[in-house]
Amino acid sequence: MPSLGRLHLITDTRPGRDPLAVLRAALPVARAELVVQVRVTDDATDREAYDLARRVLALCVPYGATCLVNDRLHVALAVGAAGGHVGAEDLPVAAARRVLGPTAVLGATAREPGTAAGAVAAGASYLGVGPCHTTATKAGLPDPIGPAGVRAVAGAVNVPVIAIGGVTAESVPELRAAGAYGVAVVGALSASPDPARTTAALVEALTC
Ligand SMILES: Cc1ncc(COP(=O)(O)OP(=O)(O)O)c(N)n1
Ligand SMILES: Cc1nc(C(=O)O)sc1CCOP(=O)(O)O
Ligand SMILES: [Mg+2]
Repeated sequence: MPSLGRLHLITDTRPGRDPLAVLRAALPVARAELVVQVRVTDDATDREAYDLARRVLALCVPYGATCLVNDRLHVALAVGAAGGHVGAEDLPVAAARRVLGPTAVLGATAREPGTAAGAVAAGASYLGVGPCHTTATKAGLPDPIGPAGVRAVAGAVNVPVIAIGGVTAESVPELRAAGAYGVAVVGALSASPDPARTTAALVEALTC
């Protein structure tokens, strides 16, 4: 399995956002360092998720970027994505691993060390850990765990930890110092007036 990219761009499909435009700006900058997670709103149809995932994958391939699909693993399989991401309300990690097969990339959400170790034992190949900071992008999240929470999880597992939740280029150094391998962002890129420049700042913070 190739090494996992450090910058995870999660698609923002809320009204008024243009996830493919953001992706087109980010790809030439981050190239194979980019992991794109296709995440649609809960009310989106499978057909809409499938159509977006196909378009994202087609954009990723020339750059060697990785395409994952959030929640809807049948969509990941249908388009030939590299894998998927599951959380507490999705398929259990072991079931997700059975669906995707042994070589797929499988991310799991974990907010504390016990859950994290369990997810890895069940077959997760990376962990999404957060929310690191407050975020307006997703409602109903628990309180932020901060860099200290990331450090606790990273110290308990031997797979890449991807920090998520209110992440900006400015917050990357403290998250990396806490043991994060990479970061996942929605708003930092989807709300950026210059997503190519913001991607460059994120990549630089992640690779220096
Ligand atoms: C990298 C990464 N980390 C965490 C999540 C959150 O997944 P989940 O808890 O299943 O919530 P939804 O994204 O499905 O609303 C993620 N998607 N990616
Ligand atoms: C989808 C999601 N999951 C989170 C978690 O902590 O599980 S935080 C989050 C939203 C991240 O968006 P932004 O980069 O705009 O803060
Ligand atoms: Mg989910």
